[in-house]
Amino acid sequence: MTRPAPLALTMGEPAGVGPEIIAKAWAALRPEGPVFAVVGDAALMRAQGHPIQTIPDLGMAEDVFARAVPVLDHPLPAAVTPGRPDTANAGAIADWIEQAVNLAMAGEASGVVTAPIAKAPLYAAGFRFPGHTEFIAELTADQPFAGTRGPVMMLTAKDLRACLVTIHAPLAEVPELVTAERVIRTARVVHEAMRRDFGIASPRLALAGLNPHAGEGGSIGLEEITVLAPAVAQLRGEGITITDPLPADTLFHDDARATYDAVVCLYHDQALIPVKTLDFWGGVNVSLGLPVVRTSPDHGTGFDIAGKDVARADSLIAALRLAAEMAAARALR
Ligand SMILES: NC(=O)c1ccc[n+]([C@@H]2O[C@H](COP(=O)([O-])OP(=O)(O)OC[C@H]3O[C@@H](n4cnc5c(N)ncnc54)[C@H](O)[C@@H]3O)[C@@H](O)[C@H]2O)c1
Ligand SMILES: N[C@H](C(=O)O)[C@H](O)COP(=O)(O)O
Repeated sequence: MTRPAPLALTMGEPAGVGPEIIAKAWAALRPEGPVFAVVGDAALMRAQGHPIQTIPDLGMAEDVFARAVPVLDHPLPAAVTPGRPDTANAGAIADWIEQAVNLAMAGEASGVVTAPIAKAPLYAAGFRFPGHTEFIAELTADQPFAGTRGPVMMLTAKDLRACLVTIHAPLAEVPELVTAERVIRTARVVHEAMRRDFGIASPRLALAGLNPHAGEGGSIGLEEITVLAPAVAQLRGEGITITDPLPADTLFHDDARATYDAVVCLYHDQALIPVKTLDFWGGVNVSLGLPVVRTSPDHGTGFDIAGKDVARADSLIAALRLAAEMAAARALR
């Protein structure tokens, strides 16, 4: 049986916790894998005292992984001060993501895992995407993909998979953005991803309502009646198992979570608060509906603790393991 290709792990914001959690993840995964190679700045990892070895290509990753962190070296232009991002490095950070995605599209990497980036400094340097999710969707737009194309952001922790109809939208804009078309496309992507990436043959989807008490029959808002119900009818007509729009406040307790495989949420915090509350340290951010597997830790750059060697690698380890599992599920199809 051929061994899976290594994962490509981007370093993320170099002034954040990325370099140190990468070293900690490697120490934890070194015995059993999954094997990964870092796309980033080797000198920075070395300067922080992490055991690294540069490699010319991913083919060398497995041999090196047993004794050091394999690094595909793409040096930064500007010096790094932990906790203080420099917009001069924004281009390199974006290039690392592109390099990793290209390796996955070429089949040299089995998937992409991205250490956290900080959005504000990238935006200041002209980065025109809301985050990794949309950037990777753009990078893979011309890559063949059988099924409904995303991207759909999913956060997962323990038995909860929470998927987003809208992502980094101001709350005031959410009601207008939650259209039947967006709900239908999101649910199609989620349904197909549960089958393709998670091996769930007959996915059960739940749908969160927008308003308190899911609109209380129209007395606390009409979106459940005018937008969500027609979307549900269309999806059920396509054979997708999905609930009526349900009150979000009773969707996430233990017994409720047992009734579905994934929940479609309508806005960022409706999905991320329960996931990060359930297991902040083990949560994983997953991009669904793309030609490449991509996961990321559920946390950010941790500028307040970067460089202090206190950052936990749990979420990155979970992201690496989940990416390997998803890649294996895809390889079986
Ligand atoms: N996957 C990603 O790329 C990703 C995810 C979330 C946020 N972000 C970005 O990160 C930046 C900072 O975001 P934020 O401050 O909202 O969230 P954050 O997750 O960076 O920090 C929130 C709190 O959690 C702590 N924390 C974070 N990671 C930790 C770890 N591994 N170990 C121990 N403690 C940890 C931090 O010290 C901080 O107190 C923003 O620019 C945001 O957009 C990126
Ligand atoms: N909302 C995401 C989270 O909290 O994990 C985060 O902003 C990352 O988004 P991208 O993966 O699109 O960069």
